[in-house]
Amino acid sequence: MLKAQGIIKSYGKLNVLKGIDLEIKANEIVSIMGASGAGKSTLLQILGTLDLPNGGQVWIDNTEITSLSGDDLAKFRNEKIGFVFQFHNLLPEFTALENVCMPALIAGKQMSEVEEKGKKLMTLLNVGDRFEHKPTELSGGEQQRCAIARALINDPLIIFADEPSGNLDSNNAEGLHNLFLELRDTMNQTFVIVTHNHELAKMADRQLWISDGKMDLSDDIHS
Ligand SMILES: Nc1ncnc2c1ncn2[C@@H]1O[C@H](COP(=O)(O)OP(=O)(O)OP(=O)(O)O)[C@@H](O)[C@H]1O
Repeated sequence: MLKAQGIIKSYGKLNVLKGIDLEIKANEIVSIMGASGAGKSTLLQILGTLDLPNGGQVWIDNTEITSLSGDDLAKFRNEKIGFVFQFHNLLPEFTALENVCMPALIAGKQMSEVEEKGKKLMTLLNVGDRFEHKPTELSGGEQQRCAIARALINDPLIIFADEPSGNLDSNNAEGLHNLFLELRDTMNQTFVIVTHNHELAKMADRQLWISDGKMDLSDDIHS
């Protein structure tokens, strides 16, 4: 599903990623952990086509994404990748349902074509009674579940989540973590999740650690 080879990223003299190799299989939940500043978000942004590495290559579903640009890149990102961030980034002037459907509207669909799917996803994610509410009228957990529905609307190949439960209380965080498992099992979704939350990391199928700009493969020291 995803393969990265020799990813290098520097900001000026700061060498953040020094040659990262990794593979993610379809239908897998992988967590990425590491100390603050280790380069987790930087790696996620590169894997998710939001940033370019200084060296190395990334393939998603056999497309070499680091060679895409312009409209091809925008189309690939919109149709094949879902994102969930710590802060949901819902657009305040639109309703929850419009926000959920936004990636499909950007892809050129009409609201009438995607409305039903948006409602179905929101119902599945337990925000089925919040279609017409604006983001500020939703709780933090509801906002995050809408953001996940939005990430799912285009049936992406893979979802990248950066500290998705970082802004939630422990009950909502646990609910969100169970939701990832449910979406893997019922919708065959694939997730790459950057987190400091050990509970969330532990429920992943695989935990990866970044240390000193490289993948730390010594699993046993982290258990
Ligand atoms: N645009 C940028 N310009 C300069 N330095 C940057 C930039 N983005 C990130 N960095 C630096 O790169 C390093 C890695 O940042 P990154 O956000 O990837 O870390 P992280 O592991 O996600 O950290 P945290 O757990 O604190 O969120 C940090 O030292 C950060 O200050």
